[in-house]
Amino acid sequence: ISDCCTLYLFHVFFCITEYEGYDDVYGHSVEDDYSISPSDAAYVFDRSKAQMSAYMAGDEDIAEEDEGVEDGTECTKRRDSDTLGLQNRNLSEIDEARLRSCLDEIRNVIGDSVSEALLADIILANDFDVAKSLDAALSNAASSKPPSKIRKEEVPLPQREPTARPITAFRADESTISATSVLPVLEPVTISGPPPLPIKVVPAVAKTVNVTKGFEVLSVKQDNESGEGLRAAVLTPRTQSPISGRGTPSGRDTPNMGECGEGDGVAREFRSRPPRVSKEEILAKYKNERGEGKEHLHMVVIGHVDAGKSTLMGRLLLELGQVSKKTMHKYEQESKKLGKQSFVYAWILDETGEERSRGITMDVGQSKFETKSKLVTLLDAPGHKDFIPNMITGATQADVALLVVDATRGEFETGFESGGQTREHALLVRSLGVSQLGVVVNKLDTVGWSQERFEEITSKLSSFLRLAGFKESDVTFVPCSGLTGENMVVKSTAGDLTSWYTGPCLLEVIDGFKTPDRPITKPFRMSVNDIFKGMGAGFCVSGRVETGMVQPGDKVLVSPFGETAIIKGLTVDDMPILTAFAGDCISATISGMDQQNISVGYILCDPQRPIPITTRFQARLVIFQLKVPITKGYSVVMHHQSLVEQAVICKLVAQLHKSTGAVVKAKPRCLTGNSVALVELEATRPICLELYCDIKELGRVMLRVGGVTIAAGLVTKVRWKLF
Ligand SMILES: Nc1nc2c(ncn2[C@@H]2O[C@H](COP(=O)(O)OP(=O)(O)OP(=O)(O)O)[C@@H](O)[C@H]2O)c(=O)[nH]1
Repeated sequence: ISDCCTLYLFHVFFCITEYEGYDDVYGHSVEDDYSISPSDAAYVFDRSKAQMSAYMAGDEDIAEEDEGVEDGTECTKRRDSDTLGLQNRNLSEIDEARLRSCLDEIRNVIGDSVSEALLADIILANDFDVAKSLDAALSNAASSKPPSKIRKEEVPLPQREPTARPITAFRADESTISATSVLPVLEPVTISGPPPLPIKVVPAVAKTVNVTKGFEVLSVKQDNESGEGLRAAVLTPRTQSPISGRGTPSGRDTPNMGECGEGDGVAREFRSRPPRVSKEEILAKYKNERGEGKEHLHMVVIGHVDAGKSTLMGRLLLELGQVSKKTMHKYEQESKKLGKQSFVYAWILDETGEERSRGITMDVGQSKFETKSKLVTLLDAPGHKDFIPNMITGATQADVALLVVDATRGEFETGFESGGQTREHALLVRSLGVSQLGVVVNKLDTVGWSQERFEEITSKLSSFLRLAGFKESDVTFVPCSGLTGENMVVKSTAGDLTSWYTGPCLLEVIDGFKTPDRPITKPFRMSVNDIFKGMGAGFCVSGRVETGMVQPGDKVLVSPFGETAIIKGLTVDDMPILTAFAGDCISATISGMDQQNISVGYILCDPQRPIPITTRFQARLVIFQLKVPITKGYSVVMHHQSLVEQAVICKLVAQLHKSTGAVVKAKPRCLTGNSVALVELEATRPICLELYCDIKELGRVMLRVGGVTIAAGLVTKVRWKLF
């Protein structure tokens, strides 16, 4: 079955927790079937070059498992005829094939919210007409009770048990803060059963996995009581194994999983050192420096190529007075000369010559504007599938997202169907932790501001987004036209729209987003998005402060390289700041280390409480559509924040029940699409990761193969790698 279960899985997974020749055509700049770009091609796995040693070396406990495999058919993706009731339908072979094909198409859109047999009835009643059947199926799905609600009522929360092992004081002293309130301190816990997701009470027959919320630590010999042995080990790398990051060969010295825990005391003591600045001081500082101002929000704008994202945002900036008349006049003249007048507003954000001449966004465009209560940093992501890695970089910095869809007949459908970026972008931002979404039904001018079209689109998207893990209350639909500026900054007065729409305009939707909690009292972590030469001494790195705070003069550990550096200065939008807090996207001037030793994807962290470094970790994956089932040795491109690293799935720990999280099969031979599983991954080079339960922002990974996202995962165990 195609994506069918994918959406449902997402729902479950997140419950708790172009080119020339188109100048005159509005809404088109790209041929959708454009082949893979060189950048994506670089990510495509080449088996001949893969680091198979990760699981061939024989020093890991990766013995083949026969258990439960009868004839190998478990890996064959085949729809069970019984669920379709084919025996009773008397279909010819051709009709049966048509039925299956229609089913796949429809599943691509609605997921598995409607049963196979009912879908088959609908398709046959509509004489294999996919569009009609889809509408009928969507009505059916919409009228049925949303799975989230069903689960909410039926599924008790995971049972927390008393701590079986001591947990790091690091967890005990963490807390998060919103602009207005301080959240309660998290209690250290060890839980039985898969941790962060909706966990139903496990049936008597089901096995459970014990997952410890806390860091797993390698065996390590402590030099002295203060844990200097470990610190020395972490801080003085390069002696044994090169580090993840560009230009360094791979190295392996990962000890066996079984050795975890021996050095726990050392690591705990080490990680749990009291912060230099107390929690109270941090909170007071935050209140003092940020208390008065507007809340700051980072908003990424996503959607299928040519949905009108840059035009919409360019127009918004213009209407808000962020672009001078002189600049706009210049853009009008220049775009006209190039025959690209329809892209004039997009030029406000698409600043490079190549983006403007091709009429597509390639890198994330950035700008700022204010609403009544918020200061918004706008991140305009590229829509073309070739630039998904850039889109991911933009999305990792975002608190909320605007999903833009093209209402033009046929265009919405192209973006929404399998292979379109509407779906992939929505799934990606959700798996990166974005939970609030504004959906802009754009270009409604092309369909005469049709209410019917608006409702058709919102109904299809609502079902999809709900199943993708967005709560209905966190999604707002707004009809707009970026080109005409209708219903953007002020409520529309156009009769065609006001006759049926009384909701908020786009600016009100943005103003209504809630500012997420800022984990400012957790240990400092900042992921590096860019490195560049600054004005004075040293060099600059830019990125988002994920947790904690940092100030000029602070020493930071550059991980996984392991060198310490000094923060000389901090800026936000070229303006110097005294302190950077979690949630800020900053540039930091750094001295005390060689620029060559830092790469995009590295993490700057608190040297007293460093981020775990590892090559091997365990993750709980939601697996999307797959062409080839995952087996041991399956090679993937892993995205973690801005890091892109080759990795191998080296152990299939268990296949989990999609809803309950209970183990349905331990050590499966393979994993098919649309499933949930616990796996171990081995990165080619050491990387920095956090457990999802400790620091969500750094505990998520995304796996891609051949330019397609195949899975999203939460880190459940990390093996510290020592150097
Ligand atoms: N009729 C109409 N055309 C629009 C509207 N918004 C954008 N367009 C046209 O759609 C085309 C693509 O617009 P862009 O803003 O470049 O689209 P995009 O989503 O930013 O494209 P990428 O970033 O490359 O994915 C341009 O020709 C715009 O003029 C609209 O509201 N109505």
